[in-house]
Amino acid sequence: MPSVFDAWETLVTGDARAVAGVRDLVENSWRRCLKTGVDPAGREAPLVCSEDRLGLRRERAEDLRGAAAPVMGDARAFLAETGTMMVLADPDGVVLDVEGDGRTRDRGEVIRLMPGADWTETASGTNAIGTALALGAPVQIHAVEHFCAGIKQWTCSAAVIRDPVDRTALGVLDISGLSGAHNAHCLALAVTAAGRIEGRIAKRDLNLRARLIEAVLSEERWPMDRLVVFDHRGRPVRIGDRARRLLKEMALDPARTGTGGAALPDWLKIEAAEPVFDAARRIGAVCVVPQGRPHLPGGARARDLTPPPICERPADPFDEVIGDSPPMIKAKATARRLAGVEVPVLLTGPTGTGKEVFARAIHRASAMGQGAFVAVNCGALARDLLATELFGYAEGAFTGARKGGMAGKFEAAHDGTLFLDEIGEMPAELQAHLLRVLEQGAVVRVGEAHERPVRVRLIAATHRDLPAEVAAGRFRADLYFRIAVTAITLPPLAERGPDIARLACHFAASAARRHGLVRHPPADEALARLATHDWPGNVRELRNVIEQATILTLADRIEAADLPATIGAGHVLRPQPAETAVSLDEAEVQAILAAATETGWNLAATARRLGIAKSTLYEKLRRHGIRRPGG
Ligand SMILES: Nc1ncnc2c1ncn2[C@@H]1O[C@H](COP(=O)(O)OP(=O)(O)OP(=O)(O)O)[C@@H](O)[C@H]1O
Repeated sequence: MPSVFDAWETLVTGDARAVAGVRDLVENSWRRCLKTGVDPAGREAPLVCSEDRLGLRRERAEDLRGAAAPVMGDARAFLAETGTMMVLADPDGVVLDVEGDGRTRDRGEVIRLMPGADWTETASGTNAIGTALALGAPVQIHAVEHFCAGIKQWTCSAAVIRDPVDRTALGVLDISGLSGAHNAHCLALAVTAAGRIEGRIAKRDLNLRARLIEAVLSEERWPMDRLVVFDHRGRPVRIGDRARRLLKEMALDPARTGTGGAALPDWLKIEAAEPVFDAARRIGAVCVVPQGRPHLPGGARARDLTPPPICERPADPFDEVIGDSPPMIKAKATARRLAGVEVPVLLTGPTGTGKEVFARAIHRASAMGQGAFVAVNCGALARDLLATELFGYAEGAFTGARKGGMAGKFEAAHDGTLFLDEIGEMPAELQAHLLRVLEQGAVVRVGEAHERPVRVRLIAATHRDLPAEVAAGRFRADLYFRIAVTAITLPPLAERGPDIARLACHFAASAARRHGLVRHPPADEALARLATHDWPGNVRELRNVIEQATILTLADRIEAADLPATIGAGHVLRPQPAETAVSLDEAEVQAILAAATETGWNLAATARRLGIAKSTLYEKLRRHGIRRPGG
């Protein structure tokens, strides 16, 4: 009976006869290798990733690596004892990480069983990683069963790691060793380890999904019933009732949204959806199903639909920006003027002061208002990802690049507005790239040479002091002058006096509406306490406090006792007996007078004690006509 080696020789020397004594799965794999022209004399896998590219791949496989790391760590003792190594590869068969016996890993490097190498069948012939991916099943490949001559001393076992929900391949876990070291348990261990990794991914996904839904529910500008929420892998996880009905009427299958089906309208594809962040991490995305288009025009395909507006348009886009304290009146007036001229706008101000709210209002009030509003958080993505996100990439720009390449956000915002949040965090090389795009009005995708014209209105935002960043050499002066043609500075919430109560009433009403609760406006005493808080997290913090209190309160309105103890702590007004309850303005006057008396009318100390800026205190003194006794 011929040996497996004889059979391999028969096949690779061009004898088409059936080979005897070889497992079917191996023979089939060899035939695939011959067909795709794999070199049977090959001695090693090709290295397909430079350090940079490997970094990018690892980032893209962050979830997989995070889930695999502890499992691979647990196997360390077994691997050392048995003289084997464990290999984690991505779904393209490229090795991301290795763990295990040092000497085996050194020997592995000789055949390039190491990070950055491509172990698909088409690159490296029959092998456990590539063949498991090709078959979609766990596989052990013994010594001479490998297709390439240089690998025939190894025995490898691998299992595919799958997405817990849709079972697509997320990667491969492999255990390899020189044939003498490898034993029958390795395949069982590979299957168990892959299962444990899947379990960890499932747990993490559930957690992320809960955070995603929480983040989406707390965002009030989205019409929940027409919303499709995608998770971080682009799968729809929540579809509003009306969205479901509208999609059905458009003959679109809700279950296929976000997965990039060619027949989907562009606005329903994951690339066009608006990202949702949690602590700077993109945890999902949403898109709004347009209404008023119950049927596709006769014969038209779904993709012919035009993009929907992100939400209903109020008559005046600035009506959505709540606040008429003097600094807000000024900021809104400037924004309104700038909306009518096509110049870049820079929005500055501490976090949570409403920079994005202003950016959206400027966009809607502008000539580009019918176009897309595309927001990118420059601080939330690593350098390489930010480059491809903004400028797009060409087909083949890197291994794993999508077929046909991908348009970046600049192209997505064509004839609309691109909102670059946290622009101060943009790395220096990208600043140069951005400047070129702005100057030439054209974008060049990463890995491509030709320009694609884009007409985009740029609005940038930062909480940093950009002139200081320029002086420190961290931000390019030429880019600064280009984007800061006109700037609007949003003041901290604590300096907006009466806006605090207005915003609180607005957030309380909208939270009650969204949660289906009946609530009256917050009690005066609660508003007074809110007015004396510092609000380091600004409007966002206020919104969260009100949202929480609206849900938690047992009464039909938010009372002071429903607020967290930290709100207004230290500056709390003395509680008023019910019969002498005061209005918000009176309470403010009382608080100012009390603090001023306690500090002997030292206004800096009074402002500190009240937790407001000195300029706000002056404004309040003027507004209430308060003067120092005898002054
Ligand atoms: N004037 C306002 N009227 C109504 N809602 C507001 C206003 N300002 C802020 N908000 C709400 O507060 C939250 C934070 O606002 P936004 O994201 O625009 O702040 P930001 O300054 O862009 O924050 P960051 O710098 O952290 O990105 C949002 O939910 C927004 O809807």
